[in-house]
Amino acid sequence: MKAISIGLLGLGTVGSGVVQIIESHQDKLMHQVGCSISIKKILVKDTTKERLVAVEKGMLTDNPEDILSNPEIDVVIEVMGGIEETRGYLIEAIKNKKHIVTANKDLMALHGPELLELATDNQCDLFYEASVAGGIPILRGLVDGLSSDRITKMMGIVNGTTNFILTKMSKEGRAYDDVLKEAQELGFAEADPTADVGGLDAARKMAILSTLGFSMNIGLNDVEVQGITEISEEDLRYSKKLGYTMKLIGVASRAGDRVDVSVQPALLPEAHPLASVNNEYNAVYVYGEAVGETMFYGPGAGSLPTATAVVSDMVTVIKNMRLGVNGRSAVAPQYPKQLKDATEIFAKFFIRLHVQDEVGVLAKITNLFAEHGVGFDKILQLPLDEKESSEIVLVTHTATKAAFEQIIQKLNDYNMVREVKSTYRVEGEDIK
Ligand SMILES: NC(=O)C1=CN([C@@H]2O[C@H](COP(=O)(O)OP(=O)(O)OC[C@H]3O[C@@H](n4cnc5c(N)ncnc54)[C@H](OP(=O)(O)O)[C@@H]3O)[C@@H](O)[C@H]2O)C=CC1
Ligand SMILES: N[C@@H](CC=O)C(=O)O
Ligand code: NA
Repeated sequence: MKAISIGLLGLGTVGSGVVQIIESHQDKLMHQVGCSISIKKILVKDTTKERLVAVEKGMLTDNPEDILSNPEIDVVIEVMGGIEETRGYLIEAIKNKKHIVTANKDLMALHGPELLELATDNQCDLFYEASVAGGIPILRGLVDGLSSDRITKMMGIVNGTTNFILTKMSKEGRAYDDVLKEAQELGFAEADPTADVGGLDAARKMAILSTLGFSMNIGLNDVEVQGITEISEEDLRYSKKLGYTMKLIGVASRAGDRVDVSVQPALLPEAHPLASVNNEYNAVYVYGEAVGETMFYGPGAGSLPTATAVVSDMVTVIKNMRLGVNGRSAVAPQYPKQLKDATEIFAKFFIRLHVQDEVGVLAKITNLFAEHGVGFDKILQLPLDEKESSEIVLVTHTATKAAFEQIIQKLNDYNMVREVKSTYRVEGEDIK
């Protein structure tokens, strides 16, 4: 087969890793695909900027047309980020019969179905393994490895930045801002880290995962999202005291034909396999009816790990070129989307509240929970420095989200409750 030419959109953290891997693994890559692979052009914003890897000056361009409409280029690797402009570039590239590999979850969570359909119509491949959990081959795991099973639950630590922050805060007592800065310096965080810490980056990944895992078109708006910015030192201290670890968790579960997908900080029992996933590492726990429990673990962010997934997708594209089967592997979702309502979503809940320290407070609170059919697994009451106040921390037994929301609303209305300080889901104590 003729030598394959690549056009690279972006030469930042991930793009530099892609250049490094294509150069340093050339022998292995040639052996796999049976031809040589070379990067022809690289699109960047600023062609004069100093780069993390050495590239010939003439290779850099700030004109996208040097790649998108360049007849020499076979495969476009998109590692520049962004949504609307990037969508336009990929549409043009596909119309020009170029295969696409992207690491862009922002784009795939919003416009994935449209781009995949266009690629199929043009006999082009579009692969996006790096978009979820960086170097972990989780999309391949779902689409190929578990294709014969029916997935009922996925639970993932899918954002490296927030996992890095929570690990350093809870294990080393470091301050949030300080650790976020380090995550930015290490290249884990997005250019604007708001999407990382606000949970949106994880929500995009969960939308992609659940679309593939449940074979249903799950969009970003179907994912309930809460980030890590409101987590206090007290919450971290209490979760430890009660035997839990706080993680930003994506949860996707299916009961019958109905699903729910959410991202939130949640408490996991210390013995749960996801509780020991630390720093920028990611892991996705997948439960399939036939296979049972599986877990995919590895680096979720960073230059070389993410680039590994990108270059592996490129290898698949070139193998498909050799076999003449490009554009035939994307499978459209099989089922119509059906989302659960709050009466169908079950979890245990952690609640921390400040109350007036007076006779009968605890009894009134326990009665309220009992009225909604919700029992307690754990309960602590401690005096506060503040006059005549105490703090109550409790973990419920499994309850519906609807019952939990009604209880919180009523607690907020009680005079004796000064403030509901925080609430979290407790995950991973029952499987499936
Ligand atoms: N970093 C990570 O660990 C991971 C990142 N991703 C995803 O990979 C993608 C790239 O991330 P990352 O490498 O960290 O990003 P960086 O910000 O490090 O790099 C982006 C690159 O794209 C170029 N670029 C950006 N916008 C434009 C534009 N409008 N026109 C031309 N060039 C442009 C930049 O040029 P210049 O250098 O001149 O500024 C830069 O080289 C994103 O979609 C991200 O979400 C996915 C998994 C992990
Ligand atoms: N900012 C992301 C990068 C990978 O997707 C993260 O922190 O996980
Ligand atoms: Na991946």
